[in-house]
Amino acid sequence: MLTIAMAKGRILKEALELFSRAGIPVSDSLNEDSRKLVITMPEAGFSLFLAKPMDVPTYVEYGVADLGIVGKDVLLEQERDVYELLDLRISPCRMAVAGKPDWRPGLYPRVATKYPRIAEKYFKEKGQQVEVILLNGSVELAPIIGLADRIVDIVSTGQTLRENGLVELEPICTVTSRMIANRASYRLKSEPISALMNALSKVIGECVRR
Ligand SMILES: Nc1ncnc2c1ncn2[C@@H]1O[C@H](COP(=O)(O)OP(=O)(O)OP(=O)(O)O)[C@@H](O)[C@H]1O
Ligand SMILES: O=P(O)(O)OC[C@H]1O[C@H](OP(=O)(O)OP(=O)(O)O)[C@H](O)[C@@H]1O
Repeated sequence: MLTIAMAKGRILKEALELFSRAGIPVSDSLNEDSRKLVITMPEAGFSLFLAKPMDVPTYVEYGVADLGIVGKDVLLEQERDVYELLDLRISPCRMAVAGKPDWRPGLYPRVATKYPRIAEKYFKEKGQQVEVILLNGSVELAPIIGLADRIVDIVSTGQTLRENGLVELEPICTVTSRMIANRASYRLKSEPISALMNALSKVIGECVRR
């Protein structure tokens, strides 16, 4: 039996749809009101651990989960020692720098973000010195109320930026959800992992990366 650490929230919903399309029988005990965190699916051959997105790579690196499903944004931020097996092409969005439309570069600008590593790396590569301030959500507040000059955050429809009078200034990267694997599990449980990858890649229309 495989164990899969699954990012709760929007990724879970889209991943379950993908499993269904691939003919994998998903449990109906997974309804929206449930507070259950471990969902066993014997017919599918795995158990799901429902985790905070930022924690998924940790469970997989430590081997308590064989596999994980999580956004590329989290993988870039966490830099955990795991294999990235497959782009599931679900929950697409992008990472960008945003701010007020009249933003002008200052001496030592502040950047607010849930993604400090991604932000540090991005500005370092551009040779720009910035102070990165970690926030845990509602990051768009920071430029409005004067905590930061710019933000680094996820943009999907652009609605949150628009409704808060902000604009996208620079794209950083595109983001989709990925299947990741623990390094030892990938060797020791190669058969069930390959079977799952093959079933999913058929419906994603992409070959499994080896
Ligand atoms: N509009 C979006 N906003 C945020 N994340 C998105 C969006 N679209 C797709 N994603 C993907 O979904 C993941 C986050 O899912 P979700 O928003 O459910 O969790 P979260 O709110 O970041 O988690 P937490 O509960 O830790 O605050 C991101 O890591 C990203 O890969
Ligand atoms: O471009 P949009 O479609 O508006 O989506 C982007 C917004 O969605 C996410 O926030 P989330 O809902 O996860 O809440 P958070 O601010 O608490 O992270 C993200 O951090 C942006 O704020």
